Amino acid sequence: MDVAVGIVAQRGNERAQRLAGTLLETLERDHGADVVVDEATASAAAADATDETDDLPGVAVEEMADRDLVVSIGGDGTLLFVARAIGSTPLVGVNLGEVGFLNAVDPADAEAVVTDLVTIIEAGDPVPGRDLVRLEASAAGESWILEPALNEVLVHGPRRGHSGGATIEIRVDGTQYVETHADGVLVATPTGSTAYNLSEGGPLVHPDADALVVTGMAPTEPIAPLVVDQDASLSITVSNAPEAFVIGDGRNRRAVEPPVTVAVSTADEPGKLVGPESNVFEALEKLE
Ligand SMILES: NC(=O)c1ccc[n+]([C@@H]2O[C@H](COP(=O)([O-])OP(=O)(O)OC[C@H]3O[C@@H](n4cnc5c(N)ncnc54)[C@H](O)[C@@H]3O)[C@@H](O)[C@H]2O)c1
Ligand SMILES: Nc1ncnc2c1ncn2[C@@H]1O[C@H](COP(=O)(O)OP(=O)(O)OP(=O)(O)O)[C@@H](O)[C@H]1O
Repeated sequence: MDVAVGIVAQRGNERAQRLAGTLLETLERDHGADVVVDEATASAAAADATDETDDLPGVAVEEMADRDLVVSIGGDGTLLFVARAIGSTPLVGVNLGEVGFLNAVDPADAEAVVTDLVTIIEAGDPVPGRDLVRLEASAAGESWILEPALNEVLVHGPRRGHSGGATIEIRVDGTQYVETHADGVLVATPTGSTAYNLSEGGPLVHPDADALVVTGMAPTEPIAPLVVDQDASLSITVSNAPEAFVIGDGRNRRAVEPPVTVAVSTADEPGKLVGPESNVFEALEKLE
């Protein structure tokens, strides 16, 4: 079978775009793979006629959801952006970013890793990888459901900082944990525990732990970060503020009108990261 691959390179990053072109050429030549790149990369290549990535077939990232494999080349932000668009499609991240927690593959190894994955898919063998739990959120009385998030869902008042908070009540399976004034609260997955959660004083959650963590953001009375089961039903009520926001992975944002109760739970479909696994402890050293 012809393996269908999508490649997304970080917008504006020439090195990522060049690597996308090289990968496309190798996969087409050596595997007869059917390869497309994202529209921004295709336009950048077309604009630079002397570039080896001239005339790449470009599609919207959302259209890569039916591919056998999608490769993200960039930093964590680029991988989160791709993951949002493709749902549970197998995704591998090549790290050209500053931190690169989610991107386990060094650019020097990208060709070898991606061709190995394509060979495995061609053979119909199980692709090595991990399911990553994702979070979704909805607000009582509203019809939207926040697109699943790999890192965290944040619920906060009008803005961060002085006089920007709200009264926040957190309930777990219907039982009140705490009610206090705070900038907001975040619910993080193990994947997201190294991101915003960590800077708000939340704990690291090992990737193998089936847990979620609930961390207060600048509460007036300290809230102990709470570890809950991934099946827990979490509800966060925001009141005493003119407006509030529900935000997934820093990008998907919904405005809500307090008083409002936001339910956060795990999504049915996990994200699927394939290829080698990042060493979280090594990656943490980059943050210091
Ligand atoms: N104060 C903070 O620590 C802070 C602030 C904003 C966003 N973030 C994180 O960035 C993510 C993306 O938001 P954005 O697109 O607005 O910002 P962004 O893409 O600019 O990312 C912000 C930083 O968070 C890092 N990051 C992202 N996911 C990570 C993870 N799982 N583990 C460790 N570091 C990670 C990125 O490498 C980057 O350095 C959010 O999900 C949030 O967790 C963190
Ligand atoms: N190919 C692309 N097409 C469209 N938008 C893109 C593309 N690549 C990145 N983006 C946008 O840029 C954002 C991520 O870029 P960002 O500058 O945060 O870089 P990053 O991947 O986190 O790397 P770094 O670690 O260098 O910051 C995504 O959320 C998305 O909005």
